[in-house]
Amino acid sequence: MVKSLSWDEINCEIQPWLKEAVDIMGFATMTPVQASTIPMFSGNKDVVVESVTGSGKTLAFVMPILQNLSGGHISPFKMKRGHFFALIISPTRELSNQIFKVFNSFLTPFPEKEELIKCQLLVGTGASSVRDDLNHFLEYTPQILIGTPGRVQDFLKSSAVKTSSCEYLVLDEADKLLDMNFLKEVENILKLLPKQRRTGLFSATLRSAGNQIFKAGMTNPVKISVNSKSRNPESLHINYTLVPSDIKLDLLIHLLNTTKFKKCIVYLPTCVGVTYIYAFMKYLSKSGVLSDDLNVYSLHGKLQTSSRLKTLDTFSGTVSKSVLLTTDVAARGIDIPEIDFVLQLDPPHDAEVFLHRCGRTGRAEKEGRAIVFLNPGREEDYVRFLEVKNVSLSRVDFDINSLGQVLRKFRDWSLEDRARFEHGVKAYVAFIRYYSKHSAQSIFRLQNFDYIGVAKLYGLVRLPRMPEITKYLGDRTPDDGWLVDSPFDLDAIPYANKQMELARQQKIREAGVAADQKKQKRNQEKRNMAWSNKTAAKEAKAGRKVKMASKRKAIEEKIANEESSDDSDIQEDWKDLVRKNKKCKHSGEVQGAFSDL
Ligand SMILES: Nc1ncnc2c1ncn2[C@@H]1O[C@H](COP(=O)(O)OP(=O)(O)OP(=O)(O)O)[C@@H](O)[C@H]1O
Repeated sequence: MVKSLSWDEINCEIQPWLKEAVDIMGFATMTPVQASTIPMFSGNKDVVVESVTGSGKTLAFVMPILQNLSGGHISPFKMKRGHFFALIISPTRELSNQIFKVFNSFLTPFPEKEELIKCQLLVGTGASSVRDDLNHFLEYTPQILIGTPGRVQDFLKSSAVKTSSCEYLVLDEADKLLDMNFLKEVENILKLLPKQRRTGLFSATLRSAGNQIFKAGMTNPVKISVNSKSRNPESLHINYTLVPSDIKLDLLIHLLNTTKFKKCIVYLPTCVGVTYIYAFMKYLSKSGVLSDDLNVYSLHGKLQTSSRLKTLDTFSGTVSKSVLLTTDVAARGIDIPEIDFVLQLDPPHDAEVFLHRCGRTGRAEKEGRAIVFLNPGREEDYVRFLEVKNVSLSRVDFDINSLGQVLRKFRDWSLEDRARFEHGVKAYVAFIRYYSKHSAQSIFRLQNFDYIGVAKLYGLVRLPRMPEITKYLGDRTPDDGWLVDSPFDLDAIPYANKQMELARQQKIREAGVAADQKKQKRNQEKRNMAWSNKTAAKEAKAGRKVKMASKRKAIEEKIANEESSDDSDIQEDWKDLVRKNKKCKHSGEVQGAFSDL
């Protein structure tokens, strides 16, 4: 338990209305990261802040901005037309929206302040364009802008927006914003902002950004690191369990039915996986297999922004027991206090994301539990891999021997409708592609991937034709790829949608006619061909066959060579990581540019 610090003990001036606001929110004391950051960031310091998930970093930048805006020595309430005072960037629309709400939760109890201090959200939605954002900005004259990198960049490029009064820049989840996905946009934004400003970088995993943090253009930043021994909060209990791929869905349903929790997040690897499993869980709810008092929601990056925000709002607001199936789009920053259970069907690509996913629970000293499912065998090494990164997990076992019924139901459900069946194949293929991009490739290797178990997990009856399967499964592929005892005609699976089924039948008929015609033509040509030509055609065919065989052999050899060299690199990386960590532990220092500050 960390020592509580009263707001009166804070080492800087705080406007009385801000103290009243935190009082109204029920925050009697400051969290350690707030106690250390607010005085620095309210003054003239750039800050680089790393502190565990759920430790209150948002208030640590919201309060300094409001303090300075509302009566500090710097700025009047009202900005000149086209100017703004503070810019907060976050990687997702959900998180930007959440930060926007935190600002408003300070202002709403004070109507007189609410009229003077205004915030605007800048995120891409289908409903509004950058032009709409600009019109609103010029009319509403907000001093605080909060948004995602792409939209903010487009907005700032307009000549109607003047950046010279921007005093504050905050990069929330800064390591994510400075990685290669967002870096270009963030750099473009930085070029548009004045150099004389305060910059704050915030994240629970900032050290992973390494040298990149210096790209944020800070002068003499103060490093604030409020991590406990471990890199996750003490109130967060992280477990792993070993479960074969084809039992994962059964175990998931079993845990949702039998565990006591208020709200749970289930992380799945891909958007298509979320939509597929969500549809099946809705069916399980209807058919009584999943407790009917459990509300099921889904959220992923391919949904419209408005629907994403609405789902998150409903999930946050409901008082009923609920579960949200999602991808990493909801891994960082999302703050829903009632979440007390987090399940991961597979570990994420990145160990840092693992911490963020788990960190959706066990926030603000509330107890929370996270469980990650690992395949027995090689994936157990992930536990040691995380230990090296100061994240400790303890093992938990469930009686999985009696499970398996859900899997059978899943397959039957999938085969009822061709659309579902195709959805399953897509989800499987997407998962293999996802798996191949793991950063810990020495553990998560396509060579050891459970192709058959995962295919069963996605309700497949036959392995799809994929280069990965041909290459890595080879002889181990079941007969013709069938995963069921009695193979059947896959063409016989109908679409539930009548029109789609009619169109499919039509296509089958047309393909049949075309094939017949082609066959007839070929036979006719053969009959008409001179004897000498026939021999020449046969020889040419044999020649082509030999050429193809030698080409295939060369490609296979090349792949094999590349693979063995890749592997040793990865092994080297892994050994390096262990070596570096040991060295750092001895010298008491932590590696990375963040710690060099
Ligand atoms: N002083 C405080 N006392 C009690 N609760 C607080 C205090 N400050 C913030 N909180 C609450 O703590 C929770 C977590 O805060 P916040 O979302 O800012 O965490 P974070 O450190 O940004 O987490 P993450 O790294 O996951 O984004 C929120 O529900 C917030 O309302």
